[in-house]
Order: sequence, then structure tokens, then C-alpha cells
Amino acid sequence: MEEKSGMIGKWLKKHLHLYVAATRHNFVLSIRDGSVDLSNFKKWLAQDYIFVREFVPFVASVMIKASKTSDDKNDMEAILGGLTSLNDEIDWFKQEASKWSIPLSGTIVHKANENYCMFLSSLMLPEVEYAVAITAFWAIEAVYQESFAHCLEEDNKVSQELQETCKRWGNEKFGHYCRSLQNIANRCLEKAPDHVCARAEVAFQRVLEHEVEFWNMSHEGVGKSIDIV
Ligand SMILES: Cc1ncc(CNC=O)c(N)n1
Repeated sequence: MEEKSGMIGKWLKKHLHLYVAATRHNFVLSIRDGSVDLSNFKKWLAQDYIFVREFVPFVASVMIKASKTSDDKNDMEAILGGLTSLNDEIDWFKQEASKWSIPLSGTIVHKANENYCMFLSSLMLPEVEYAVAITAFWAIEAVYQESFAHCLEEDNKVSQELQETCKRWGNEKFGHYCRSLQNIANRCLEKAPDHVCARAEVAFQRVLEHEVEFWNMSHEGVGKSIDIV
């Protein structure tokens, strides 16, 4: 009998080092302690805008899988809620980019970003089970929620101009949303056959690895990027 925290609770313990690497990355800690280099922040913002635009069809594909396979109609509605908030999010990125005068069009896609987006595409394939897709979706959201909630803890030294970014993902409402995704994923995993659970666990680890690479990229030069026409 799985303990209350379910399969994901077990994986969070088993892969704690990777989860901490993704949610307490030096880039995140530098935002929290106010030492972040603004040029690194701007690099991250421009790349994340590209990522979120690729994330939208991925979330739509999870919603389609939910509509086809889930036994609980709330799943699709929860995922639809996430999709609609991404609509506001893209507008927010455009406003932030103009505030920082970051030209969004023509941004060179960094290799780590391109790899992450290719991973998202692989999860959109119809043969990828819903339990695998919803686990990856939860993990992607949870990494940002945990990272930016950490930045908002008391005794943080986040600069005034970065407060809004931290609040975007670090707020309690998004935290509640991530917990609802976690519950949906756990319910799916409880019912999934072992080989599907194994695939979901691998997807969870891959998300964490890609998130670490994504944070790393804001430290490196743009050298390792490629042109996407
Ligand atoms: C690289 C990455 N991972 C997770 C998120 C959070 N989800 C949508 O906003 C994000 N924006 N970017």
C-alpha cells in the first residue's frame, strides 16, 4: 500500500539530490540573495519565453490525453486551467521583455533550451501514456513553484524589480495548483502498470535534469546555442 504521499512522494525522496539541484540552483539562490547578474537574468527571461511557447502545445497534449483516458473529468478541467494561465503568462513575458528592453524576436535558442523543447515534443507523441505526461507536467510546474517560492521566503533579498517574477510562480495559488497536479499524477500512477510507472519515473528525472541545464544556461555565454530559423 503506497504511503499517503503516493508514488511521487517516494520519487521525491529517492531523487532528492536531483530535485534540490533543480529547485535550489545557484541562479535561483542568486535571485533570492539579490546578487543575480542582471544580464544573466535577461538571458534567462528571453530563453524562458521561447520555452513557454513550446510548453503550451505540450500542456494541450496532456489535456487531450486526459480527455481520452482519465476516469475523472476534473483532470481535464485542472489542465485547462493551467493552459489558460499560460495565455496571461505569454503576455507577462512580453511586458517584462519590453520593461527590460529585451528583443524577444530573433533570440538565439540556447542548446539546453532546444534539448528541453525536443524532450517536450517527445512526450507529445500519442503513444506516450497519460500517466507519464501528467507526471512530467506536474514536475515542470513544481520546479518553478518551489524555486521561486524559496526566493520569496522571509529574509530574502530579492531586488524590487525581480519581485514580480518571483511572485509569478512562487505564489500560494500556483502552489495549490501544483499540489492538485501532483494528486492527479499520483492517482494515475496508482492505477498504472509497473512498466508505465517506470517510464513516468524516468520522465520525472529527465525533467529535473533539463531544468538544471536550463538554469545553468543563464550562467554560460550564448556560445552553446544554435540558430532556429
Ligand atoms: C524552463 C521552465 N520550466 C518550468 C516553467 C514553469 N511553467 C510555465 O511557466 C517555465 N516557465 N520554464
